[in-house]
Amino acid sequence: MQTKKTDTSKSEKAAAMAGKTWTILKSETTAFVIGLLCVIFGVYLLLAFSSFFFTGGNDQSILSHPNPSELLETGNRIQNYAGARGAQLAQFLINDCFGFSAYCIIIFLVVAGMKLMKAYEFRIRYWFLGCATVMVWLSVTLGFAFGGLLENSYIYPGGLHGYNVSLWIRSQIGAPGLILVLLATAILFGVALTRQTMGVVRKALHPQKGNNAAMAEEVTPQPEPTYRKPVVDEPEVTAAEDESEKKEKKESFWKSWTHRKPKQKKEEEETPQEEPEKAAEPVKEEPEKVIVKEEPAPERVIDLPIDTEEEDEKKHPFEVKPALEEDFDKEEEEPAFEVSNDTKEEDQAYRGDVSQPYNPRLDLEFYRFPTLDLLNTYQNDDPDIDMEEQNANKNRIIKVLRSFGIEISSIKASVGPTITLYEITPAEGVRISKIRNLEDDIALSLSALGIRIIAPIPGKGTIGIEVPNANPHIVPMSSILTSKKFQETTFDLPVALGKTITNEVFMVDLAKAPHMLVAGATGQGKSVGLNAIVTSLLYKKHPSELKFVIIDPKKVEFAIYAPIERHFLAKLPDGEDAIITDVTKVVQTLNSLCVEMDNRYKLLQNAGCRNIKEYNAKFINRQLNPENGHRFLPYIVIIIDEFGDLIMTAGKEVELPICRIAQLARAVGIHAIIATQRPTTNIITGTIKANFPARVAFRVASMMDSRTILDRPGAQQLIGKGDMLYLQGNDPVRVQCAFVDTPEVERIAEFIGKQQGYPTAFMLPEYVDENAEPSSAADVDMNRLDPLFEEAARLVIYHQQGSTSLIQRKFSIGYNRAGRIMDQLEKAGIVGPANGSKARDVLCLDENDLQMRMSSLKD
Ligand SMILES: Nc1ncnc2c1ncn2[C@@H]1O[C@H](COP(=O)(O)OP(=O)(O)OP(=O)(O)O)[C@@H](O)[C@H]1O
Repeated sequence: MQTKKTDTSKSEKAAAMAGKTWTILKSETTAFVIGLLCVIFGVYLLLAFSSFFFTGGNDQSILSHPNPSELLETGNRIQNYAGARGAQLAQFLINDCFGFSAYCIIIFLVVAGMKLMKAYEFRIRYWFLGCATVMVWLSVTLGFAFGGLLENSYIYPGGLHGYNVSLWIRSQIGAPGLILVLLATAILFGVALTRQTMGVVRKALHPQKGNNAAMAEEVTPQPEPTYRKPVVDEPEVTAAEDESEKKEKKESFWKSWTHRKPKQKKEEEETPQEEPEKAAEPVKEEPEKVIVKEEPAPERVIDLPIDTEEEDEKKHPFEVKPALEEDFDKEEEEPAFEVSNDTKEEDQAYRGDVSQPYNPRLDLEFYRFPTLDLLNTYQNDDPDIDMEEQNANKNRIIKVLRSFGIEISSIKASVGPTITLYEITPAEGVRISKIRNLEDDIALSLSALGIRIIAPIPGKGTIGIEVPNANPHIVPMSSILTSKKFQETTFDLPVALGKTITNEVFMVDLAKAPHMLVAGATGQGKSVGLNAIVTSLLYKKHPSELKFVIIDPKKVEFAIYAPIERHFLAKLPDGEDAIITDVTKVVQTLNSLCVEMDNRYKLLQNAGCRNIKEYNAKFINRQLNPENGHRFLPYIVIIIDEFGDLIMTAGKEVELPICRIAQLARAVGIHAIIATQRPTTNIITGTIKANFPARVAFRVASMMDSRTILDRPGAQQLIGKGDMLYLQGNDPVRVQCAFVDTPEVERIAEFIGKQQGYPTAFMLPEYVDENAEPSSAADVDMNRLDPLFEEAARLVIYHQQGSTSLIQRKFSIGYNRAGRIMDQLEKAGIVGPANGSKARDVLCLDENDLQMRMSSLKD
């Protein structure tokens, strides 16, 4: 009896405790805290997932042979931004479970968290069902779509779940059956989401019926989301409708919008509306982020057999390869520049002859692009692979690695023009970090010049060893320019640099780069590289679309481009040579380019355009009035060779305008390429580096130089003769620069130079140096009279007014030049000395008087 009593009191106590706990759990504070944790966890997962796409390759190798104690260590080499746990979660949820659709988990966590925190009202059941359905469906779809296509990637777009489920369904009902199942489930889900889906399906099956059905549905007063809000004074209300009916109708309408109230629960279940739709949206977009490389690179890849080891390389069913262009097309951040959208009134109103768009090429309409036969062709363009050499290298690599206790499971060689990349998959249990630590020893043991170890190859769990070929082959410029990739490029400023290690043509869009830094010790291929850049642009651009400003302190390298002055070169109004070799002229030219940049910005602002492309498109469509100063803007590419010499002699005077241009000029189509032999930090300063995101490194003398140019070692190990590393973004790409010889460039320049050109080179605006000493009539050089001198003299005599601004206006020249002409007029005795703010006196009376003075000047 006593025991029974004790038992009862115990169970009562337990019940009371449970009730208390339940109350606490149900309390608002607890819900808020749990909600907050859900949101925070969601954000953490987002970080882990997103980082996984960049760091997963590296982390996978560590996670696939887990050593729990190592993971707990601080130096665990995990690169995921969310740490080791984040990497594990991402690896598990993305690869081992649902692929990209694992993002649905994040969406649901955030939604649930928001709901618990009472920040937003969500119908959590629908979100759960919606997210779960989309996640499973998308995972299977991606598993099916990418299962066979992508191999050897570390990302499984549909996850193992998607892949296995799709495989199983396929085995049961075949691929067409699986497609039908996926289609049917998508439609069913759509119908559950909104009844409008039915209309869409009907319309797809029978367009006419679909319309009718939709119309019929519209007249039926149902609480559909598409139902239009009834207007109070709607005339259709018939007399037969009594007040209660009206009320019911209004209520049913509002129920469809305010479906969160409990009394509308039933209706909600019938018509799950826009919220689950929102849930589906982000995940539906996922596959678009995956870029499947349709045309594999023309790799010359050999799988080299390993005698002693069994190939146990796991064949990954998926591969997510970023297309090459994608890497280099990345939009750089726009410089801070504000352009208001308020197009000037006169421009808005302006509509030229719209039927006939402006053709910038019309001035030189018979211009012929350089032909490919101007370039040299070489016999051994695509040479055979020397299997003996390949096998010898393979055996050496295996032997060296084995001597360090590293076993490998497979080795693959990609034979490039000058380098072969051996891609090694380490045997199970070998950590990549171990190989990385032994990098120097391995390089020493392989002891060939130019060995570079990439551990791991970015995006893969493998290690790369680059070994120079015994018989390197040059990459002729002709082979690049004739390639389909170059011929069909849509880049604005296509720069063909050469071929990658996998024999793929390597191209960059300079318009997006947007400025390039080239470095390399003397004789390593810098000048050839610059010529390759110029040549590829010359083969693609019309003289009206592109101008070069060439700065060549060495005075010899670029003289070969002199013949194209009236087609492609830009210079200062009073500049004699278009190829600038004099340091003072360099400073003036760079400042003048800054003026051009400012002028262009003003034009863009007046036109309400954000960049040169939009602006030129508007101009071509005759939406911009040339009378308001608008003109077609060619791209300007500034090439500066021996930048180091310039900085040494002119210092800040050169650095400041360069930095200004680099910071701002991208949007207005001005791009700079600077080259130096000495990539030291006093030449390539922090500001320069920050503003030149694209870097080209030929072989440099030391590791320090490599660090200065690429922020990492590597360029000191290149083999020279055009072997280079191109960096834009994260990882450098090894490229064999295309070879274009001086006679080839000469032939191209001559071909262009012989054709009809513009009357002069492209005139850059005049730059007025505010700090320069005003010239006095005493030091005016009368032996170098301005070409406009005589005409200006006639003008002032005709107007009897010695005004600089008059000359400036009438001849559309800068103040500086007009001032110089006025000084010459004064020295010739045609006008009197400066007269304060008033115009000068004109001392010459008429034309005859002028003729006499002119003939005495010429004597
Ligand atoms: N892409 C290439 N392919 C094959 N050989 C090349 C390549 N680039 C350069 N070379 C070889 O290297 C030599 C030197 O190249 P280049 O004149 O471009 O060097 P550089 O770096 O400009 O030297 P410097 O700074 O002294 O002018 C060339 O004459 C050529 O023989």
